[in-house]
Amino acid sequence: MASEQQRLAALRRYHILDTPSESSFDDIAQLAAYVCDTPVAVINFIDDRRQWFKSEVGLGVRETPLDISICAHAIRQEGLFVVQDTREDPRFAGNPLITGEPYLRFYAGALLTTPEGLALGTLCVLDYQPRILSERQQTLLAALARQVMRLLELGRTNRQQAEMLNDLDQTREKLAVLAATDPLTGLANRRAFSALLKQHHQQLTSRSEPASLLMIDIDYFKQLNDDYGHQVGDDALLHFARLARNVFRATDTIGRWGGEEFLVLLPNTDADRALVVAERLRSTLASTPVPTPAPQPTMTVSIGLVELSTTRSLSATLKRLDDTLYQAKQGGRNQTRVAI
Ligand SMILES: Nc1nc2c(ncn2[C@@H]2O[C@H](COP(=O)(O)OP(=O)(O)OP(=O)(O)O)[C@@H](O)[C@H]2O)c(=O)[nH]1
Repeated sequence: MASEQQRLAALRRYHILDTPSESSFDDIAQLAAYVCDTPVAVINFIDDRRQWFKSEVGLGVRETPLDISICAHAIRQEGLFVVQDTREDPRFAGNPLITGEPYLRFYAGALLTTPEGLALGTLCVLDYQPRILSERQQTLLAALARQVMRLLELGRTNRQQAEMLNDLDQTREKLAVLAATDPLTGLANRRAFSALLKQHHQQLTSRSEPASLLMIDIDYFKQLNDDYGHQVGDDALLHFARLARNVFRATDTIGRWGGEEFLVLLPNTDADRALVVAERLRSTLASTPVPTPAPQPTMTVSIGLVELSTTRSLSATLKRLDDTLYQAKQGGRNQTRVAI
């Protein structure tokens, strides 16, 4: 025998309590009243302290306390619960719904039973005078109660499907982010950056604003790896990414182009302004040691800078940028060179 806690937990899983009226449930309540020829019909769920009505015909309330609930008795037994005359039944003698308004005299409730056999409530019909239900009416009332449960199951399935679709969307979004992200630094990876750069370059003609591109390469990174180990090398790359994120604006995109080479797209920025930002990054890096266990190495970067132009193809732009970076390396590193 299932416990009351199990029954209430099952009821909660349907998320039906305190939901608004729904015509599909109202139709069943109407049908129950019609089939049984009663003025009152209710789709009723027995909560922990109240009975709550998903749908009601002829009663005018949506819930009542549990201690005056006839349905609370109905769900404690098997099959249809019929009280032909409530005044004759000592269990309901003092019930205010019977002794006072609305003076209920007849009750018949068909159980709303889950597939696991837990009774959540009833589909019940009531009258203001004693009466009996025919076999046929009893059969139909039970059939309508099963339809209420089908609606509940349908609602639950729909909710589960919606949750699954939502999970799927979130997973898809996470995968899209992962596919576009460099796993070590969390920056845009080469593929994502290339796509963005291509798109931005294509839109240059329709934009009146300038845009600049930086190619940043860590100096003597092989030496740093050799001297301090690969792990410190990785820490240095992370350190670079963190500082770069602070220096550039949120509208700028930083991408890891290769091992220790990075590209930054600065929309709405001409070469003069881009140079100021590039130099800020360069000097910040040179004065901020990599936060690893001592000894903490300091690293420098060489930077090439080019302003995007509608008259220069993307590949030509990247070639020019690469050449400019090479000049910065040749010129002694730890410096920014602007393509002319
Ligand atoms: N720790 C670490 N090292 C990397 C990673 N990717 C590339 N590298 C290393 O970066 C180094 C790049 O070396 P080089 O291309 O010779 O450049 P460099 O030593 O920085 O010399 P210059 O650019 O001329 O100043 C190589 O030793 C790579 O193994 C990485 O993800 N983690």
